[in-house]
Amino acid sequence: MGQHARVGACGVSPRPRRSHASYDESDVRVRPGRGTRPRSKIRPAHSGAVPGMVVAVDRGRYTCVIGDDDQVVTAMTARELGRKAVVVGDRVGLVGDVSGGAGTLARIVRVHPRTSVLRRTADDDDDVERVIVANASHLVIVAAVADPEPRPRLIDRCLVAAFDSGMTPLLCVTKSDIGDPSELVGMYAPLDVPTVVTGAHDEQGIAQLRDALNGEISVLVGHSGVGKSTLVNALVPGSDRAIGAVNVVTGRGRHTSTSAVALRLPDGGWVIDTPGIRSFGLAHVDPSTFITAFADLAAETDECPRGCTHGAGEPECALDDAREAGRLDPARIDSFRRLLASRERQAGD
Ligand SMILES: Nc1nc2c(ncn2[C@@H]2O[C@H](COP(=O)(O)OP(=O)(O)OP(=O)(O)O)[C@@H](O)[C@H]2O)c(=O)[nH]1
Ligand SMILES: [Zn+2]
Repeated sequence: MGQHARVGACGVSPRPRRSHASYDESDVRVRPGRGTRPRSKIRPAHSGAVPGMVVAVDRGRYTCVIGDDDQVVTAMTARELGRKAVVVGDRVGLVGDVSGGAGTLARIVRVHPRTSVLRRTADDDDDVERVIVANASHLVIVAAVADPEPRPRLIDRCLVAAFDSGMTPLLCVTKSDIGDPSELVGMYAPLDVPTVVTGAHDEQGIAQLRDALNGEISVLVGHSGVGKSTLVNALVPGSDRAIGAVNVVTGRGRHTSTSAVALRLPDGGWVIDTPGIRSFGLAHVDPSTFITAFADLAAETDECPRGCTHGAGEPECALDDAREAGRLDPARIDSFRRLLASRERQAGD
């Protein structure tokens, strides 16, 4: 079984709910007909639904591509899909006018089961979780060496989200032309997370990234201004993603990308650019699984007493021994424990 088998194993959730990873025909509510007269002519149309993929979503309008030549079709969701979110990356069935002609509107009547779901909550005590992207295999966590400053705790949160969703993480450190990437790269080296360094006029870095993403469906996430759109423009010539200047005062980008967009890579696969994020809430992830995303720390926890959460208050946690022996970077333990504490506070509220 591949990594995708982990999808849906998102652990304890604060309220019962159905897996988002299981949309299929049986989810479509069909009212029982009164008498013998068929109430709906929708069913026969479904069998002729054209397969497509959602590449952009904007205010209830879904841009989909169909066929080998990526014919672009604008669609709305059919009423029988209910309030279910349809997101970028979803594989859908379309009926109605799928010609893609100006002013035409097709209908999405089916959302195929998802192989992965990238979710976040706005912050850790927000129980409204948003599905950002469906069916992606790789999560590219983009962080700049400087301008804006790297935020390791945001990187750690994205790593947790990657493991939770069964996506393969990749760290992309950008702007190596304006700073030394070695500290950030070194910090994540013990995790064995594939890492690529890019910078202005660095053809080699982009080539490495292109190789890593070739044939895959990859999502770029990161703080606003780290250079995601710049990467997309380099990976997909002619894609023309708007690039925003980083505000020199706040170091923040101008949030030039407003929603996720999927673009086809020239040699196969897709890259999905997402708007810059400031936080990556993990209210939907079981805190006991956080350690999985900290492989460097997890390797040291064999000697922990049974039931050790590895949190700051644990009396005999092996992470403390490893720190004292100099085997672990205190900043890494700190980052993990802060993440854990942010969730414990929530649970204690
Ligand atoms: N020096 C340098 N500047 C870069 C590099 N990559 C991007 N930039 C600049 O950083 C700024 C932000 O780049 P974007 O690509 O818009 O960043 P983004 O991550 O897409 O930002 P949002 O759309 O807000 O999420 C722009 O001024 C880019 O020209 C790089 O490798 N080196
Ligand atoms: Zn422990």
